[in-house]
Amino acid sequence: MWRRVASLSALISSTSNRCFLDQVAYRMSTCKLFSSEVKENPLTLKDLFITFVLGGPGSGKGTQCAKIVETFGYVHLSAGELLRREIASNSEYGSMILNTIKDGKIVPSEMTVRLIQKEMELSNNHKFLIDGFPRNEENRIAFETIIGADPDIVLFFNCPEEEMVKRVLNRNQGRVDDNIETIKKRLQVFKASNLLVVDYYSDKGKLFEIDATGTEEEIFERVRPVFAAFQHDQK
Ligand SMILES: Nc1ncnc2c1ncn2[C@@H]1O[C@H](COP(=O)(O)OP(=O)(O)OP(=O)(O)O)[C@@H](O)[C@H]1O
Ligand SMILES: Nc1ccn([C@@H]2O[C@H](COP(=O)(O)O)[C@@H](O)[C@H]2O)c(=O)n1
Ligand SMILES: [Mg+2]
Repeated sequence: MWRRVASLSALISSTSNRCFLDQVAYRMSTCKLFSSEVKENPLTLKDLFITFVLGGPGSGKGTQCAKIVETFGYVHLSAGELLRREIASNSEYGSMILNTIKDGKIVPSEMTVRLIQKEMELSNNHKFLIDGFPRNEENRIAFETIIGADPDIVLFFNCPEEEMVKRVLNRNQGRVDDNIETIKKRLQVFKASNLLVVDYYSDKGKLFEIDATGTEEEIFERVRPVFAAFQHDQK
């Protein structure tokens, strides 16, 4: 289905062939000052290593991100979690976000991108896992426009629908969207919108598709080599 998914061997050969200076030149060409705030050592876009983490509801994105953070020292930003925090903070947008989440739909992109941007600017790290984002083309374009950056790589956790439903219904974290009615809507949105974005990054050769079945540990052993291969690529 994902015709142009980058394989690990393609990744290794492309990273070893790609000259460091080419990468710097590419990043400089897309570079804007990351923050308008005056900091002593402001991060610029060329310093960042951005990974988008995609997959259906319950495919295990959050679980695997925790392992990547522990092993490779990334900052984990879950778009859904940032939106839930916004609701909990009694923001003026809280009820709109809550209703959207209950309905399994996608919150207007500028809101989500601004929340991600704020967290990135507050961080002293430069390696980010952006989990559950972009969920649709509007999300993707808003990130490119507001942040002025593209992801370096994109992970896609591919999991059978039945298994995703089982995992979500067993999650037990009190989420308003972990019920069968909302899960059905989220799965529809996933198929109608998220997969277009997956295809987009596949066509760009940035996609790493991970089989998200099996135990958490088995899945992480499929994820590990992707990040291990990129360790030397990061500033
Ligand atoms: N490989 C696995 N096998 C069984 N259960 C798993 C596995 N990985 C994660 N889980 C469990 O499945 C549930 C969903 O996982 P997780 O929250 O990581 O998914 P997610 O992709 O972040 O979902 P969402 O998009 O809804 O936030 C959690 O309760 C988690 O503990
Ligand atoms: N880019 C995003 C991400 C999430 N949402 C909304 O939050 C819900 C939960 O997201 P999880 O990643 O934690 O599953 C999701 O169903 C959306 O309603 C969003 O709007 N935009
Ligand atoms: Mg999650």
